Amino acid sequence: MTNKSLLTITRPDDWHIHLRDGVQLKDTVRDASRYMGRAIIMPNLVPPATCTETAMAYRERILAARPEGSQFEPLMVLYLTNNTTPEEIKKAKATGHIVAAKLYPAGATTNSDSGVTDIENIYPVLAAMQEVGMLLLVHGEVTDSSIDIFDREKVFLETKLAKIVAKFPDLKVVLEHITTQDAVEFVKAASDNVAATITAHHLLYNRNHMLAGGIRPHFYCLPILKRNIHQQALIAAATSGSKKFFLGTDSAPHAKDKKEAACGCAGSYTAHAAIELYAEAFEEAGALDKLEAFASFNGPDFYNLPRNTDTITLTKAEWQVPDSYPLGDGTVVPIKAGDKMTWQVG
Ligand SMILES: NC(=O)N[C@@H](CC(=O)O)C(=O)O
Ligand SMILES: [Zn+2]
Ligand SMILES: [Zn+2]
Repeated sequence: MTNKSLLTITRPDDWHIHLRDGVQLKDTVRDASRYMGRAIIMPNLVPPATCTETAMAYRERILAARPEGSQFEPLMVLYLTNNTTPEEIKKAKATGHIVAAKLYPAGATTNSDSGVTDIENIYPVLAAMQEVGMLLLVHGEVTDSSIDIFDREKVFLETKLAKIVAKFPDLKVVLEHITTQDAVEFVKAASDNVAATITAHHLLYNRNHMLAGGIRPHFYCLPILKRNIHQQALIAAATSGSKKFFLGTDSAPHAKDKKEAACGCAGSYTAHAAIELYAEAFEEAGALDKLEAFASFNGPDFYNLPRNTDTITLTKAEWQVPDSYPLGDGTVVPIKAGDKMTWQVG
C-alpha cells in the first residue's frame, strides 16, 4: 500500500549482512533484527566460520543476542577455503540452517585471508553444492594487484565468474553487493540461477561522495563505490522489477578508530536504517512501488524459502541519524551520521 505518507510492505529480509561477534553482537543483532525477518549472515569472522560446527555455534550466539521476543532468523553461511570438502557441504546442508557457502577470493576484502586462492581448487566443492542445492555467494573481485581497484569486479566477471556459471549451470549463484553496470549486464544475461544483491549505499552514492571535496572514510567499502554511470545502472536494475536483484545491505561495521585512520578498514554501516535508506533511493527514482519486490519477495523466491507473511510500515517523517552508535566496547559511525532521513519505520 502506498499513499503520500505511509508505505506498508511485506516484512523484508537482508540477504547479506555482517554481524561480527563477541561484545559487538548485541548491538549488531539489535539493529539487524529491528524489522528484518531473516538475514544471511556473512562468515568472515576471525577466525572464519569454515565448518558446520563453527557456523552452528555462531548461530547460537546470534540467537542468544536477539532482543527479548525477537523472531529474527539468522541464515548461516560456510566460508569456503582451499580445504573445504564436499562432505562438509553435505553435512552443513543437512543442518537445515546453513543455506549457502561464500567464496572470498583470498585477500579480496576484510577478513578474507583464508579464502580461496584458485577457484579450480574448489570445483569438487561446487559440484557438491550444485548436487545438494546449496547456494554459492560470491565476493566478485579479482585480487591481482596489477588490476586497478575500480576494475576488479568487471575483471572477475570475465575471468572467473563466467567460468563458474558455465561449468555449474544448475548451481545457484548470488553475486554479492554488485557495483557496476557490467555486473548488472552479466546477471541479466545469465540464466535464472544467477542473481545479485545490491546495497543501499551503492544506490545512494558514487565515488564522488567518497572522494570529492575531502576523503570520507565511512563511504570506503569493497567493492569500492564507482562512477555515477554505474550508480545509475544499479538504480535501474533494483527498480526494474527483475526478480534477479534483491536487498543485501552488506552492513559491515568497523569501530570508528579503525575507519578514521591512515589505513582505514573497508565496510559501511547501514543496518541502523536499512529499509529507510533503500526507501530514499527508490523514492528518488520514482519507484517506491518496486521496493516491496526487491526487499521482500525476490530474495526468498531465489533462495526457495517462503516469503514473510506479516508487514512493516514506513512513515514519511524526518529524523536525525545519530553521529555514532555503540558497537561493543567502541562506537560505529553509520552512513548518514548527523544527517536527516525522511522515512521512519514505526
Ligand atoms: N564490504 C566491505 O567493505 N567489507 C566487508 C566484507 C565484504 O563484504 O566484502 C566487511 O566484512 O567489513
Ligand atoms: Zn564482500
Ligand atoms: Zn559483505
